[in-house]
Amino acid sequence: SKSDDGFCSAPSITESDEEKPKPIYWKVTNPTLSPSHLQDLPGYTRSVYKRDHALITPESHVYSPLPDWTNTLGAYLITPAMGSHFVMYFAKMKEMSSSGLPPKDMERLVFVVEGAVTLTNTSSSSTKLTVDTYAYLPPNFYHSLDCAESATLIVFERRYERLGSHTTELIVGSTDKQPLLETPGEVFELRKLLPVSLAYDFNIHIMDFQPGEFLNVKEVHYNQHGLLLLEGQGIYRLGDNWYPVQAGDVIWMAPFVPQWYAALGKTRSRYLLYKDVNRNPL
Ligand SMILES: NC(=O)N[C@H](N)C(=O)O
Ligand SMILES: [Mn+2]
Repeated sequence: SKSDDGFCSAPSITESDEEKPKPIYWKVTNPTLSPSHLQDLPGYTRSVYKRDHALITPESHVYSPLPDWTNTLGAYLITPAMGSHFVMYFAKMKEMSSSGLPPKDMERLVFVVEGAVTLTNTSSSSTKLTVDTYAYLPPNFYHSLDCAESATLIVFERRYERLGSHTTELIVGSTDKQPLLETPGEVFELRKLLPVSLAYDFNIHIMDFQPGEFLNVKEVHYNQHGLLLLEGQGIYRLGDNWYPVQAGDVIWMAPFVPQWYAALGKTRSRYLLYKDVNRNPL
């Protein structure tokens, strides 16, 4: 209900804001603490960079034209300079934009956070990728992502690590069509975007927590992570640091960094998580 005293009341959300449901993942590109909300605070950022983890928050995302792409700005979030064996970046595609190919022997996964792109490759006809849809492109696999209006993608690329004669193939899917997997001892809901077969040297987990739910295991493992918080808010523990996080935040987790999450607020938390798998760490 509208506050009728008109003064001393916190700025309430107007009826129209409440009526119009926002598209899924809307907060990633419209975070509560967006750059515009922080610009009056000189020198302040929520971002942190340490040896075994980093919190990269929206006011720190620095965009520049992506080499080899057309009409696309990229913000590299995680790169081998941090210690990762992968790159994670936002690709902001504008009208009449198109992707460039990754370097030789590099595999790529793109996930649509906003807008739509069309994926074409040599063989199959073109496929439209909308929000919550993704594509895995094997190494040295010709393809083009074309955008007529605008789109925001989160992109992972890394050198494909061969294992015997296994090969990977083009995969196109959407989160809501992936089955929920068993999570013994944990309460979060888990989907994986790639097959778990040995050919694939990483996976992308989509993890959902209801408010108040948290990771049971305070994990420490050899795998590394690149995380994008798609929805919600909570507290991320990384090593001995506890960070309030919200949709739009990105986290780098080096191997063995103690990690833990608790979801807070009124809406579910959903995060997208890169995790290397199926390969000997030696
Ligand atoms: N920090 C995480 O959410 N880690 C995942 N549960 C994982 O490593 O599978
Ligand atoms: Mn983990």
